[in-house]
Amino acid sequence: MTLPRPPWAPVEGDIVTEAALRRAPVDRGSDGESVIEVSGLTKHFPPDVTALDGVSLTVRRGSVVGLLGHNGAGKTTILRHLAGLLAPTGGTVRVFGRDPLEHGAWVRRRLGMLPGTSILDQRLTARENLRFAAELFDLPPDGLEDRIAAMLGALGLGDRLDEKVSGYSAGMRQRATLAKVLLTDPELLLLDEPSTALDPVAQRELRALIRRVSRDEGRTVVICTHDLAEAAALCDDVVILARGQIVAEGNPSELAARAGHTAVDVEIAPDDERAALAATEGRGTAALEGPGRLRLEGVGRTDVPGLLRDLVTAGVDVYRVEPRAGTLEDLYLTLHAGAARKIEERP
Ligand SMILES: Nc1ncnc2c1ncn2[C@@H]1O[C@H](COP(=O)(O)OP(=O)(O)OP(=O)(O)O)[C@@H](O)[C@H]1O
Repeated sequence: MTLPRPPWAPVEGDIVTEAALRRAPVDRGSDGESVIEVSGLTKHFPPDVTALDGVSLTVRRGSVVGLLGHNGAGKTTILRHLAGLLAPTGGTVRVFGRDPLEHGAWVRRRLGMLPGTSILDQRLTARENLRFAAELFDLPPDGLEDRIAAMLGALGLGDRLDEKVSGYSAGMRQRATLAKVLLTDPELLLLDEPSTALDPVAQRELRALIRRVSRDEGRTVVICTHDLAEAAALCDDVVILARGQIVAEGNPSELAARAGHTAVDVEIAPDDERAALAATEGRGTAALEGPGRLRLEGVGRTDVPGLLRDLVTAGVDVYRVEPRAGTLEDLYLTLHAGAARKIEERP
């Protein structure tokens, strides 16, 4: 079986640049179709670990879905079920409508998984690693060498592709791994903390790349991340897990609004901090965040006029008063605190 020609496959005369990644989108079916359907997924590891406890989720084609949760929440275990690498204790998993355990090879041909651990052979160069992957996946040899160079070039490794990956930095290794994953032109990408070890510039490039391969090329992406800003920037939907259960899911901005977090940031003359604290007494909980920077928790937008009056009356020089919108981080921390309390309350 031959895979469709990848959209970034260089054409004759193409130079190896990022432009090679920006070929016309291929038809990958209509958006809205579900690519992943997980229902009541439960996983016990002997003797007594419940990694997943009744997880249900649907992922639409072409969407980017973030799995968030503390260490050990069950994110990677979900990915491993999707890739057919683990058998559920209970519940069902369907990827492209098929059971990944029964149709492992069929499903894995259509997905690319970036696991938390390295999938590169350290003794080989990046180019050789990709050649090896191409052989394993039986990719057509036609234009393959150009494609390998284009993939590595697009991920910023164009001038290092003939070096052994054992000599790469962690970030370079991560980029080479991503190149290897994308080489097979997967319809579904499972990315386990892809930004780990990447510097801020590389993180930004990675986000742009993920956006491009999903939005422009219709690929579906499931991404495990601890980076809430990344999730908010990148994901159409996020699923927050705690102790193997889904505790919240939805669009990141709707979820952030649901956090119901109300706080007001006030910037004043540092010399007026004492006066400001006295003037705001009884208005929520005040905390100094830095010189002249006061945060009032539990105070909302409608309280701002009264607050401002009190401060000015007390002779405080006010430079800025800003109601703070709820963020995904607020919700995450609230949910996490709730989950921790439940654990503490257990008999
Ligand atoms: N093969 C295994 N055998 C026993 N326990 C396991 C196994 N794999 C995972 N677990 C346990 O299942 C739970 C969920 O692990 P998982 O790796 O899915 O968490 P995670 O959310 O991906 O965490 P992290 O953010 O640290 O990667 C943990 O308690 C983990 O120790």
